[in-house]
Amino acid sequence: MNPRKKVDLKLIIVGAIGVGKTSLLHQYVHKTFYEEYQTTLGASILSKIIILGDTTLKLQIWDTGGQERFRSMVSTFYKGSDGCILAFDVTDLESFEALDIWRGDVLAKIVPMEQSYPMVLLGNKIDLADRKYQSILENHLTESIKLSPDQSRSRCC
Ligand SMILES: Nc1nc2c(ncn2[C@@H]2O[C@H](COP(=O)(O)OP(=O)(O)OP(=O)(O)O)[C@@H](O)[C@H]2O)c(=O)[nH]1
Ligand SMILES: [Mg+2]
Repeated sequence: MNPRKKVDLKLIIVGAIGVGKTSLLHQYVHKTFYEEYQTTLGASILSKIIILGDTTLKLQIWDTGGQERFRSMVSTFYKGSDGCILAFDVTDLESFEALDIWRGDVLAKIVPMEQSYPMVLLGNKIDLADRKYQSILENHLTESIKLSPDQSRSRCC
């Protein structure tokens, strides 16, 4: 019988302050949701092991703080990452618009420029969203994709 393949992956999550990056990761890794808000100072790392077919994936997920004053500092953690989650709050248009800057920071730091670097767009706090927000965001999303298909090496899911 073939032994399982082992793959280590470094992932990063970025996005504006308070969009829910830490909560989301804690829910994913520890199945715990924290109501109380404690901003992430710099970055912290969470690990999770998942089995995918005959492969054991060891995820090292870097949770970064969204505060403006940490932006330059956290960008030093992007290097060597295998993929990125671009997170925004679906009730906060500014957090969505800010993703262009976050994405630019990430693409500038991931050297050498990998041929394909997966980026996932993640809209959080959908429990708070109403139809108004949904249609505004859908329009923005459609426009962003229309306007910059060749500027981006990212794929939106
Ligand atoms: N209603 C709702 N609240 C959420 C959700 N996710 C996070 N929150 C709340 O939003 C606040 C901020 O969450 P955090 O996870 O700390 O946000 P963050 O993006 O890590 O913030 P920074 O570390 O400062 O960049 C907290 O009070 C959370 O409880 C969600 O899906 N729905
Ligand atoms: Mg945080």
